[in-house]
Amino acid sequence: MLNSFSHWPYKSCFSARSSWRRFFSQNVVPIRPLSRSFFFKKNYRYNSVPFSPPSSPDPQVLNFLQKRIQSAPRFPKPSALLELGKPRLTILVVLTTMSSYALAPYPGLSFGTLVWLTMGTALCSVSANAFNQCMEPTLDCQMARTRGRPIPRGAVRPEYGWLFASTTGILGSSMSFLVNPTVGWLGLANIVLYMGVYTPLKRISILNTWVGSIVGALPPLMGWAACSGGDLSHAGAFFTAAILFAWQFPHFNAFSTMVADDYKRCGYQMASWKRPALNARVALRYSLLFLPLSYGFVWSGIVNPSYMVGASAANLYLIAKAWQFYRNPYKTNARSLFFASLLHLPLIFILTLGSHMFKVWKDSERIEPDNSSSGD
Ligand SMILES: CC(C)=CCC/C(C)=C/CC/C(C)=C/COP(=O)(O)OP(=O)(O)O
Repeated sequence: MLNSFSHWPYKSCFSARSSWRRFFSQNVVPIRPLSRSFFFKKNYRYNSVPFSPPSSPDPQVLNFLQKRIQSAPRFPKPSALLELGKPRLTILVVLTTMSSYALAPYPGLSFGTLVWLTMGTALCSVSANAFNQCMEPTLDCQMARTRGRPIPRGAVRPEYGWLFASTTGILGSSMSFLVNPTVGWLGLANIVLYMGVYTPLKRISILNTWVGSIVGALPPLMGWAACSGGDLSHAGAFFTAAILFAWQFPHFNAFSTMVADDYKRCGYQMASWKRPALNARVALRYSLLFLPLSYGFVWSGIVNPSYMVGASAANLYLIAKAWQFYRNPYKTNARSLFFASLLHLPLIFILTLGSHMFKVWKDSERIEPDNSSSGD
């Protein structure tokens, strides 16, 4: 009895220490803090730590890729080079930029500015996408979805890819600078953000999705800045970019769940396979954000309050799909949220542009009789 009593403080100390050790090793910190092992994957628990170092590519994959690259034609076809720019994504980026240009309530829309803006944005986007593909051929060739891209399928040698990406980047940002310096800097910064931060971050941290969403949100700011002469202080600029930022979470988190196995196999650090519950929660959270963001367009005077009827219907449709996905974050619900997001964005843009044009027309009608009466 005495014996066991004399031991109890020791025992409790020991068990407290071991439970702390267990807690830390299971949840946050590697067993040897601040040692070299801190940076290695084996001491991390994926479920609790969003950071892990990129894994080195499989030698078999490297061999396969090398053979493909060696058999690539000496001079690539222009169509293969264009594919490097992800044309469908680039068209979407240009459309969001042009829509934002049309929404900005500033006088003196100019055809010349619109042409430079469109070409500048398109070339910047082509450049960013080409850099992205030049940086990831070892990963692209491991996924069914990306295996057919020009570099992994052996249609373009990486050196031509780099050359193409740099040339389009220089041309695109120069054209954007011709519109005005704000547009130029935004275009250039977006290329750097996509290739220099987002692309490497995909293999390091689940935070990549937030950075990727900033990349998607900057083109509307370019459109706005082109119309306003570089002024981004109007609340409408914020709401246009915020809509694009928020949209990417239901869209991308759902997509990422659909291809989660591929992402996991290649070592892409995606919330869809590392933290599926968080992934679905974030998709729902940003879908809900559409309600206040849409009202932001009314509040900032871009559209009339009647806009909220159509916008709320579109937003509630997306929210319903995001809620289903949140309750059951499985592939079937992810697919249905993904398609809902594909429908939702054009719907919101068409509604916003339509309501804006209607408002401009109504406002001009209200002003015109005043002008004629003052002329009399
Ligand atoms: C003006 C300008 C520079 C615009 C850039 C627009 C742009 C490139 C947007 C991309 C948005 C994005 C995060 C896509 C996913 O890339 P991903 O690498 O995850 O896609 P992947 O897996 O298909 O390669």
